[in-house]
Amino acid sequence: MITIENLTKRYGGFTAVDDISFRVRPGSVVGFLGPNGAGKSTAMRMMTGLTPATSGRATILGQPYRELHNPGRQVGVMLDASAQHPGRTGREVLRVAAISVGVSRSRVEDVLALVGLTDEEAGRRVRNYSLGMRQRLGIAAALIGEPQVLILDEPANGLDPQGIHWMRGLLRRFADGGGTVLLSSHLLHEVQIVADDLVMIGRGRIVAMGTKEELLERGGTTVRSTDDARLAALLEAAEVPVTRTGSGLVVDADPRVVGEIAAEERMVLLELRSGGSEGLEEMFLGLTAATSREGDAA
Ligand SMILES: Nc1ncnc2c1ncn2[C@@H]1O[C@H](COP(=O)(O)OP(=O)(O)OP(=O)(O)O)[C@@H](O)[C@H]1O
Repeated sequence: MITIENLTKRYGGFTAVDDISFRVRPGSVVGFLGPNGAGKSTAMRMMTGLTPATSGRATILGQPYRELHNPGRQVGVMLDASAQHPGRTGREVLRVAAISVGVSRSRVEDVLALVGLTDEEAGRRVRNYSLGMRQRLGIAAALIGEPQVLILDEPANGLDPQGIHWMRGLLRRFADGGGTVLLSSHLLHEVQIVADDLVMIGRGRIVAMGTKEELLERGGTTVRSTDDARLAALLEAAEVPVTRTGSGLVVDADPRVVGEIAAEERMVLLELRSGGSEGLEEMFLGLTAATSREGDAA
């Protein structure tokens, strides 16, 4: 549904996006992750024809975005939620969007309901919207043409925890209905729950990608016991690398190995699982630390 092949963007001597390739399958949600300045927005702008690629290509539903027959009805895009006209009401913004993509006015009320903006909120001017309301409006505008594909840049930005929960549900249902979703974030936990696959970038390059399960496995084993200090010592004595986290240990070994070492010493485990958010978070930070542009300034 979305195919990115060797996509590259250079600004003068600076390479913002460096030879990235990946696919987003129909019925799946792909999280496009990277620290600030990694090149996510630039890549999404190239995918949606807003910035020409220096080399490589991006196709959606088999075509470059600009060659799609009716892009508004095929691809829903939200790149900058604050780009909406501040003097218009939310409802007006969506009516203009409905006309431009060629859907009936009744669709405006449908998408308002879908994103949970009330009648009163829809009648307010966008300049008086909170960041979370702007995100909901941006998602409504992306959905208005009943597209098969969604490309959303940092859609969770500014949403409160309930808003993030709501958005996950919306994107999951969209993908479960056969839709294709690519969403970016600089926060792993925002996308980890909803994404099927993850593509991690740093300094314009892909540093890791795969299904969430594959990446979770690479994130090691998370274990908690009634005596983590003793367990850590036992694992280290067995030459198994251990990292202490706030809520237990992340171990660079198979869960079975960890379980067997604990069993030999009759230790009580409270938790034993492959990867886990701590492992993936550490991997994400580790993979991107070396490539974080922000790190340059520090
Ligand atoms: N028009 C441009 N001219 C020169 N450099 C640019 C231009 N647009 C983006 N860049 C640079 O390309 C790099 C990638 O920026 P981009 O906005 O794609 O990152 P991002 O991953 O979306 O980051 P963030 O999470 O901060 O939005 C940055 O260093 C940015 O300064």
